[in-house]
Amino acid sequence: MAATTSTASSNILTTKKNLSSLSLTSTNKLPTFSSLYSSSRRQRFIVLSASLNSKPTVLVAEKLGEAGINLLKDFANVDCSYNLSPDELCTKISLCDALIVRSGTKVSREVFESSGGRLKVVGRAGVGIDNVDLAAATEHGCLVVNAPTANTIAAAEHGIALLAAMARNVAQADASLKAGKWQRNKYVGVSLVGKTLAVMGFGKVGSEVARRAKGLGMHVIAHDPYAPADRARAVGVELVSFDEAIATADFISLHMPLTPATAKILNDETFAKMKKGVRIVNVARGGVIDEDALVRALDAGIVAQAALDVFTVEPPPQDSKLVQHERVTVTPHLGASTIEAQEGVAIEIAEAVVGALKGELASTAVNAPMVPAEVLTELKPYVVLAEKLGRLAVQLVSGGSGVKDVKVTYASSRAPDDLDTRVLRAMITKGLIEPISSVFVNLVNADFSAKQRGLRLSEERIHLDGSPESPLDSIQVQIANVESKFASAISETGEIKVEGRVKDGIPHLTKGRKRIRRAECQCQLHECRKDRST
Ligand SMILES: NC(=O)C1=CN([C@@H]2O[C@H](COP(=O)(O)OP(=O)(O)OC[C@H]3O[C@@H](n4cnc5c(N)ncnc54)[C@H](O)[C@@H]3O)[C@@H](O)[C@H]2O)C=CC1
Ligand SMILES: O=C(O)C(=O)COP(=O)(O)O
Repeated sequence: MAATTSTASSNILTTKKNLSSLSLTSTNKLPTFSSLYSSSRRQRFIVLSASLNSKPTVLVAEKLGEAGINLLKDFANVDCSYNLSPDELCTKISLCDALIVRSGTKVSREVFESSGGRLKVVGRAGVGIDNVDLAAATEHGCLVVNAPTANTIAAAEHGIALLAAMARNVAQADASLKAGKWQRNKYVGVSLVGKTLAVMGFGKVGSEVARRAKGLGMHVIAHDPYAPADRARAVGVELVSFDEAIATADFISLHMPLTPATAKILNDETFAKMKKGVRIVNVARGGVIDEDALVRALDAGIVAQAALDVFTVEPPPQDSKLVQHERVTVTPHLGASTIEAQEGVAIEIAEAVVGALKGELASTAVNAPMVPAEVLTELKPYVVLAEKLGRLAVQLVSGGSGVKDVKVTYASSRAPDDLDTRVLRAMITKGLIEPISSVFVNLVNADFSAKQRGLRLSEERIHLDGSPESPLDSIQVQIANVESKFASAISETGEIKVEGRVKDGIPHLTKGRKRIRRAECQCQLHECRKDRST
C-alpha cells in the first residue's frame, strides 16, 4: 500500500485488480505504536520499516535526577543543556525528538513551530503543565506527558512546613536573631490546633495536606468542584462552596492547578469576603493569586500573613512588594525539591518519555486519549487496517471534490462499551488527511486536524452475533458527496466505500463498493445504534 501521495496511483490500480482479497500490509511487519505519536512522515517510515536504527535525541532543559538521566541514556542520546534562553531552545529543538523540562522552562508555541515536526514528546518532570502550550503541542501532534505522582508528598510537606513556619514566624525570627537581635515579644505566633483550614483543590497534594493538618488538630474543610464527596469524607473533610471556604477559614491553603478558571481566583473581591486575620499558604501556582491584591489585603489587615512558594513571575522581581513584605514568608518554588521527590520524578518522567518514544501509550499523557495498553495491544492490527482504509478511500476521491463527510462503521460482536474506537478513529483520520495535505496526523492531533479541515467523521457500530473474542469483525469507511476518478469506485448516491478486516493478524481489504451491499445483507445485524443511510 502506498505510503505517500506520489506512489498512491499505482497502488490504487493494484487495488482495483483484486479488491476483495488484497493484503493491506506492504511488508510483513506490523508497525509499532510509534506511528500513533510520530509527527513526521519521514520518522514514521523509519519506525515502520524496521526498528529504530539511530537513537532518538532527548533534550533535558532543566536539572533532572541522575536515575532518570541514566534511564534515558539506555535508550536515547541525552543532551543536558540547562538555562537555555528561549532563542537557544528554539534553535536546539529542531534536533530533538523529546524535551524534558521542569517549571522553569516555557515551552511556547514557538518551540513547537521551531521543531519542524521532529519533536514527538514533551515530558514535564512534575505536575503543573501551565508552562507548556498544550494547544500548540496538540496542533503539532506532540504528546505531552507529566510526572503526576512522585512529588505529591514533597509538595504537601512543604505546604505544612510553610503553614507552621508562618504561624510561628520562623523565617522572620531566624533573620532577626542572625542580625543580632533577641525579639521574643515581637514574634509571638498563633496556634494551629482547633483552627479551620480551607484546602482549595482537593487533589493529590490537597488531600495529603488535609490529612496532615488533621493530625495537627486542625478542623479541615475543602473546596473542589470536581472532587468526589466520599473521597473527602474518607479523610474526614467536608467539601464546601468556594464562598463558604474562604469566609470561614482561619488558614487557606491553595492546591488547584493554574488554569483560565483559577487564574487570580484570590483577588480584591474574594479577599474582602475572608475572615479578618486569615493566613494564606500557596504551594500551587503564583498566578492563582492576584499578587497586587494580596499586598493590599495584607496592608489592610484582612490577611494577617502569607507563605508563598510560587509566584506569578519566577523568579519574582527583587523589589517585589509581596516578597519583601514583613508578614510574608517566601521560598523559591521548593515544593517538589526533596531528594526523594526529585529521584522519583526523574524516573517517572524518563519512563514516560522513553515509553512514548517507543510508541507505547503513556498513562500520564496530558493531551492524548488515555487508552489502556491492553486495549492497544489488542487493537494493534486494526490500527494498521484503519489507517490504510482511510488512505485508500481518500485516494479514490477525484481531486477537487472535497472530503467533508466520512462515516466509519465498526462491525463487532463486542458490546459498545467494550470497544474503544478512539485510536481507530485517529488512524482513519490520519489515513484520510495525510495523502492530501502536508499535515502529519497522529493520535494527539487527529481530532484537531479533522476539525481544522472541516472533516466530519461520524462513527457507527453494528453489533454482530457471535463470539466477542476478537474486538472487531470489520471496519468500513464511507466518504459521502464526492466524485471519483474510477467509475466503479463510487455508488449512485455518490459514496466511496471501502471495508477491511484482519485475518491472521494481517489487515485485508475485503470489500469495494459492489460487494458491500451483498455483504451487508449477510451480516447478522443485531443492533444498529444509528440509522444507516445505505
Ligand atoms: N510548589 C511546587 O513545587 C508544586 C506545586 N504543585 C502544584 O500543585 C497543583 C496541585 O497538584 P496535585 O494535587 O498533584 O494535582 P491534582 O490534579 O491531583 O489536584 C488538583 C485539584 O484541583 C482541583 N481543582 C481544579 N479546579 C479547581 C477550582 N477552580 N477550585 C478548586 N479546586 C479545583 C481539581 O479538581 C483537582 O482535584 C499542581 O497543579 C501544581 O501546580 C504540585 C507539585 C509541586
Ligand atoms: O510539579 C510541579 O507542579 C511543580 O511545581 C514542581 O516544579 P519543579 O519541577 O520543581 O520546577
